[in-house]
Amino acid sequence: MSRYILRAELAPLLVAHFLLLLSPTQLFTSAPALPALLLTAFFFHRIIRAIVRTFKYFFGVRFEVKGLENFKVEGPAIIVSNHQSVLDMMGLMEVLPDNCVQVGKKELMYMGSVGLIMYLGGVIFINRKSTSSAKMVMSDVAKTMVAENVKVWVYPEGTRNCTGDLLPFKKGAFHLAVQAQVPVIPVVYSSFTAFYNPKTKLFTSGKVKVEVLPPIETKGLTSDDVTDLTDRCFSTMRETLFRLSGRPSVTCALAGQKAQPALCSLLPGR
Ligand SMILES: CCCCCCCCCCCCCC(=O)SCCNC(=O)CCNC(=O)[C@H](O)C(C)(C)COP(=O)(O)OP(=O)(O)OC[C@H]1O[C@@H](n2cnc3c(N)ncnc32)[C@H](O)[C@@H]1OP(=O)(O)O
Ligand SMILES: CCCCCCCC/C=C\CCCCCCCC(=O)OC[C@@H](O)COP(=O)(O)O
Repeated sequence: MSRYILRAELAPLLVAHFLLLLSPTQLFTSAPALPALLLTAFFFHRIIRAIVRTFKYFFGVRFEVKGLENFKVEGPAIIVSNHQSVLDMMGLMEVLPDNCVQVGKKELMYMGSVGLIMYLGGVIFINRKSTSSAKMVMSDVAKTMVAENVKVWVYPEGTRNCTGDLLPFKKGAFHLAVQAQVPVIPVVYSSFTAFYNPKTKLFTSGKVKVEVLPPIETKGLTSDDVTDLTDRCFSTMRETLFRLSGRPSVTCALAGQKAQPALCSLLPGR
């Protein structure tokens, strides 16, 4: 069991946290339930995954998933996906493999009970305001994920983006993959724009197409190859995003471009 996932053994903390929110009478009457609740420590990930998977029924969101077999790589891997909104948490849990933790901004840890759930679930918190500390955390992860056979899920855009396109990718995930010499598995969610737009307060029921793409190997790559790896991954994911979202292909505009931010600014709709 990994050092990250081991945090679930602290799940009784979560239970105590909820009990402390109850009145003394409720606390007394709920005390016999404590041993049962302690069992959550052993099934923590599965319980949270199962609970979050039910949210789609309340929100009227359907997921159509393809390529789950691509997660079946031996050993650890870096999973990268597009990040549109908090609704991604439903999409995450829909496909989340076992022994997989996410990289998140450290502010999420202070979101009360949800922050505690994330902490117990093994989320790797980084300080986006300090590049050096984020890099230090990530290089520590490069060592431990291999030693403990953990997959790490990173949102390489680094922030939510609900424009129907991708933001230029930050390179942390790809440095991590090269340092750990593990494959990168891209996951793409189709655009939510048809049914969700926070600016116009649009939120109706809708369908999200999800595709887990084949792993991209990094064996033998060095830090000099990170930019190329990032660009390749970006192009593949952008092409897939457009295909899944029913937008025209971007291949002709991509031809010959190397650096993805420049590439982004050349493309229509940016
Ligand atoms: C089941 C129970 C579970 C419960 C809960 C589950 C839900 C949880 C859900 C959680 C949802 C959470 C959702 C969320 O919270 S999403 C927000 C948090 N996630 C991220 O930000 C991840 C993506 N960000 C990055 O990868 C950034 O690059 C970082 C943060 C690392 C630095 O960003 P920053 O903006 O500060 O700098 P920069 O990107 O301009 O890079 C500067 C330079 O450094 C180089 N560099 C970068 N990295 C490394 C490295 N490792 N080793 C060596 N070098 C590295 C890089 O190449 C560049 O150099 P050059 O190329 O220009 O020369
Ligand atoms: C026993 C109780 C059961 C309750 C079950 C509830 C389980 C919920 C657990 C985990 C879900 C985590 C939800 C919150 C995650 C929020 C992720 C998010 O979208 O953060 C924003 C961040 O990416 C980027 O921030 P910015 O766009 O830069 O600002």
